[in-house]
Amino acid sequence: MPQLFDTYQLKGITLRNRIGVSPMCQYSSHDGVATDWHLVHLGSRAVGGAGLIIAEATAVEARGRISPGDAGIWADKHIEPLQRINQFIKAHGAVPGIQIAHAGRKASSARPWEGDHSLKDEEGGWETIAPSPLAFGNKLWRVPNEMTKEDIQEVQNAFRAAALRALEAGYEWLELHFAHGYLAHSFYSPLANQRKDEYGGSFVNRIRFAIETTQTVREVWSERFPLTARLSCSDWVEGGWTIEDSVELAKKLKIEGVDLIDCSSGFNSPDYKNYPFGAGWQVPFAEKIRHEAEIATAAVGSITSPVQADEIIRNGRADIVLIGREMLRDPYWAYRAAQELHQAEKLLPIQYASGL
Ligand SMILES: CCCCN1C=C(C(N)=O)CCC1
Repeated sequence: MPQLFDTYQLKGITLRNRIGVSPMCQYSSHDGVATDWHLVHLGSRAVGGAGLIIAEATAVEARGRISPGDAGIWADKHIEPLQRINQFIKAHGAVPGIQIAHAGRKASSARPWEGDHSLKDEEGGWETIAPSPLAFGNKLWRVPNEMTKEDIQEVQNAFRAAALRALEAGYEWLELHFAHGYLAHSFYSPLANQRKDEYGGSFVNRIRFAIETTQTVREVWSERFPLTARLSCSDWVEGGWTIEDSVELAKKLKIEGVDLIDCSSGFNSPDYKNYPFGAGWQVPFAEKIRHEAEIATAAVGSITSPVQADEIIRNGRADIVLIGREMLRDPYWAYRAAQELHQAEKLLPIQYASGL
């Protein structure tokens, strides 16, 4: 029976444990370029013992950034700074991953600490694109342009180019951001997709963008490394996307060569009242998809204690756990978890272990 500090092999990659750092936006790039902030932010969590470090949502085109400060991989200039970070992560025993993303109708917004609202053109905002001309709502008031078939093709090509740059940058784990109300989620959920063409209406039509984007990336991403997808497994809204839909989509993504589903939820509408926030609130999604779609899963969402994380792995509810905010509070969460679970000695870097 696996436990939190067992290794985990997926395709040609072996993680030193079942702990990943969830991709978390830092909004700290200029024109998408990584800085020393990203080296220290991600590098410290590799030193802190996590097996997998997934870099934040990284835009496949400038128009697809959530905010002007988002990370980017839409140009070759982005590669070298990322290579430097990934060399450090690998040197300290962790696997570098990246989440490639397009924010769709949630793009062109201010950083959270600047108000999280849509930016006017004169504030540095830009025209956004989405399946249908429907604004997200509330502070995200900007109405996106309805994507043409050419726009769809252009964005899918951008995902392909981003995957090639990620390979060049030394990433060994690629996650497609298909969640949280961003572009792909706004296609597969009926809440934001009112199209009448082959990308809207039926389930098969609404998932088409995600399936085609996966196929496009699969063509260029190395078979040696895991290809994963983060889904919003439920919209938590009547008439929205459901966990049963997610099981069906997961089965189809598996056929297209996705190796693991990262099971999050929500954030495709401003209506959060039904969200059952709480300890491990999304773990049931990882469990259901793992068993019913027979594909590896990551559990994420308010996983804060080592015993809680270990229980998820021991009971086969997910293959790995992704730790988000708790990792922001403590970059050494993995090492402290090892201490609590009496597995610490093997996790310290030699510079520290030799001195203790
Ligand atoms: C726990 C996720 C909360 C919703 N957000 C998702 C983001 C994402 N990049 O997926 C960034 C802003 C917050």
